[in-house]
Amino acid sequence: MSTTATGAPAAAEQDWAPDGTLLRMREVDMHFGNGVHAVDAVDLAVRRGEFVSLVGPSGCGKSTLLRIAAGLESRTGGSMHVSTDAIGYVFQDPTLLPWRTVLANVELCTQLQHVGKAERRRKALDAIDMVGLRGFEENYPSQLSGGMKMRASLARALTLDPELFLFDEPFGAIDEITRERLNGELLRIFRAQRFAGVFVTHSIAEAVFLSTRVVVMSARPGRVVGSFDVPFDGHREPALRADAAFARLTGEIGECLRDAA
Ligand SMILES: Nc1ncnc2c1ncn2[C@@H]1O[C@H](COP(=O)(O)OP(=O)(O)OP(=O)(O)O)[C@@H](O)[C@H]1O
Repeated sequence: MSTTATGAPAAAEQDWAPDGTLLRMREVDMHFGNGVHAVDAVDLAVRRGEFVSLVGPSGCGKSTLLRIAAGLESRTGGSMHVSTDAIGYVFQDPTLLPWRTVLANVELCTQLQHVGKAERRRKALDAIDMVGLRGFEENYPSQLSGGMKMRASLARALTLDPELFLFDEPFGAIDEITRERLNGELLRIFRAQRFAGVFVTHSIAEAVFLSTRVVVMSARPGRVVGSFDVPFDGHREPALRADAAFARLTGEIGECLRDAA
C-alpha cells in the first residue's frame, strides 16, 4: 500500500523502499471532525528490523497515528508511504470471539483471507507454538487468563506474517510479572521475524526493553519531541532492567516526557 498526500494510490512508488523502510510519515496531521487536533506534523520512518516505541501523555494521538499507519483512519494532512500489505495490528483488548476456541480464533484472519484449510491450520499451530500457547488450542477465551488471551491475539496477528507490525498498548491491562514475560517473548519473536514494529506504551521501561528506538510525543496535538536510540543488543535478559545504562536511558526519556507534557 503506497499513497500520496491526497490518499490516492501511487503506483510508481511501489518499490519506493529500497532501504527497507516500510513506514514513512511526513508532516502527518490529524484534525477530527469534532474540532480535536490530535496529531501535528509528525515525521516517522520505520525500517525492517527496527522496533520503535511511541510514548507520550494520554490523549496525545499515539493510537491515532497507529490507526493512520494501518489505514484504519485517513490523515488530514501530510504524506505517508506504507510499502507492504502485510500489516499486523494488536489492539489493547484481545478482541477474541468468545464462541471460538483458541485455534479457531487464531485461524480467523487467514480464514477471512481464504487461505486453504490445511495451510491456515499449519500457520495457526506455528503461531500458537511461537507465543507459548501449545496445549490450549481447544480452550475457549473464557477459560484463559488475561495474559493468555493476549498471547492468542498476538498469535492471530502472527498468522499474517506481518512485515509491519503495529501494537496499541497490548500489555497495558496485564500484571507486571506476566507483562515482563510477554515482553521477553515478543522480543524473541521480533528477533526471529525481523518485522518493522511500532509499539504504543505508557511504560518507559517496557519501551526501552523492547525497542531499537523510543520516540517521545508532546501533549495534544501530538508532535515528536524526542527520539532515543536504544544501544542494547537484541539478546536482552530481564536483568537488563536493573542495569545502570538502562536506568540512565529511562531517566532521560522520562525527563523528555515530563518536559513534553
Ligand atoms: N474518532 C475520533 N473522533 C474524534 N476525536 C477522536 C477520535 N479518536 C480519537 N480522538 C481524540 O483524539 C485525541 C487523541 O486520541 P488517541 O486515542 O490517539 O490518544 P492516545 O495518545 O492513544 O491516548 P491514550 O494514551 O490515552 O490511549 C484524543 O483527544 C481523542 O479524544
